[in-house]
Amino acid sequence: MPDSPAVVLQDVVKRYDGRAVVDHLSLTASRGAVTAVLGPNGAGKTTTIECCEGLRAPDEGRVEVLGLDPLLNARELRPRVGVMLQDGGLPTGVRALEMLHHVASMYANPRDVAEITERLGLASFARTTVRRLSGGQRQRLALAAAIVGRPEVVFLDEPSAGMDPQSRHAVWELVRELRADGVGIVLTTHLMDEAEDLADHVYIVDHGQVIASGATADLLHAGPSADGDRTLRLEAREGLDVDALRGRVESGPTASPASAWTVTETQPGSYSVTGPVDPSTVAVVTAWLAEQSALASRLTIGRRTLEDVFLDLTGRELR
Ligand SMILES: Nc1ncnc2c1ncn2[C@@H]1O[C@H](COP(=O)(O)OP(=O)(O)OP(=O)(O)O)[C@@H](O)[C@H]1O
Repeated sequence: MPDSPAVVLQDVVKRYDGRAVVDHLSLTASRGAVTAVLGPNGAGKTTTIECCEGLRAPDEGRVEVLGLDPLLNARELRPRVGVMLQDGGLPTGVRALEMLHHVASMYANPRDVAEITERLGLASFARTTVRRLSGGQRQRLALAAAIVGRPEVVFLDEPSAGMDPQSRHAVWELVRELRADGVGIVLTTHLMDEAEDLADHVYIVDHGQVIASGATADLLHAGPSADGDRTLRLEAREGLDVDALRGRVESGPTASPASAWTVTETQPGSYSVTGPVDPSTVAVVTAWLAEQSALASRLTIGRRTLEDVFLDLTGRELR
C-alpha cells in the first residue's frame, strides 16, 4: 500500500497484570512528518511504540505500519522500518563502527557509513566496544543503526536522552532531513522542547490515553490564550485567591477585556497568569502579592509551551 500512512493505531489497549498501561489509544503518523508522543514517565509511550515495532502484542485494537501488521508481517517490514530502542538494544561485545558496518551490510541499499559516522560524531569512539560507550554515545550509535538501511518509517524512543546539547542538535538536524526525504518519524519524548522544535504533530499521552493531539502550532495556540500572549508563572504559598488576582490584573494600567486573562493555581502553590503580560502586569502581580504578605519564590515569564498545555489539562508538570 504505497499511500498508506506511516503508522495507524486504533483503540490499542495493552495491559500488564490486568492494568491498562495503554488505554484505547489511537494515533496516525504521516509519511514525511515527525509525530511526537509526549508524556511524563510511565505514561505508556514506550509500550505504545513497542506495539508498533512488533515487540509487544496489543491486547486489543489495531496497529498498522505502512499498511501492514507489525506482528504478522514482521519479515516484510524489517527492511523498511528503523528502530531506535530506549536502552540502545545493541549487542555489547562488538566495536561501534564494526557493528554499524555489519548492520549496513544487511540492507540492499544502505546509506554511506562514513557519512553517518561524520554526521553523528561517531569517529571518536569507532573502535570502542558498545558496552564501554557512554549513554549518549550509545544513543547516537543506535540512531545510526536505525537509519543506515534507508527506512521508510523510523521509531525513536527518547532519541536525545543523555545527550549533550551539541549531539542533541545533530540528531534533530538529521531527523529534519529524514522528514524532508519523506520518511515518517515517530518519536517518544518527555522533553517538550524536543516535541515543539521537531514535531509536526503531537499526541500528549497520560495514563495510557491521548489527552490532547493536533498540529504542534494549533496545540500551542489552543485554549484561552491568543497569539502574542505570555504566561507569568509564580510560586508562592498555596491557596491564594486567584479570582482576586485576576480582577487586579484586569483593572491594571493596560486593562484588557476580562476574557483575555486566565489566572489559575495549577497545583498547590503554583500559579499561572496568561494574557497580554507586559511590565506593568509584573508590577501589579508583585504589588498584590505584597498585600497578601506572600513571598514569590520563583517568577518566570514565557510564551505558552506544550508544558503549559499539559499543565492546563492535568494540573501536573510534565516532568
Ligand atoms: N513488561 C512490563 N511488565 C509490567 N509493567 C510494565 C512492563 N513494561 C512497562 N510496564 C509499566 O507500564 C507503564 C508504562 O510504561 P512505559 O515504559 O510504556 O512508559 P513511558 O511513558 O515510556 O515511560 P518512560 O518515559 O519512563 O520511558 C509503567 O507503569 C511501567 O512500569
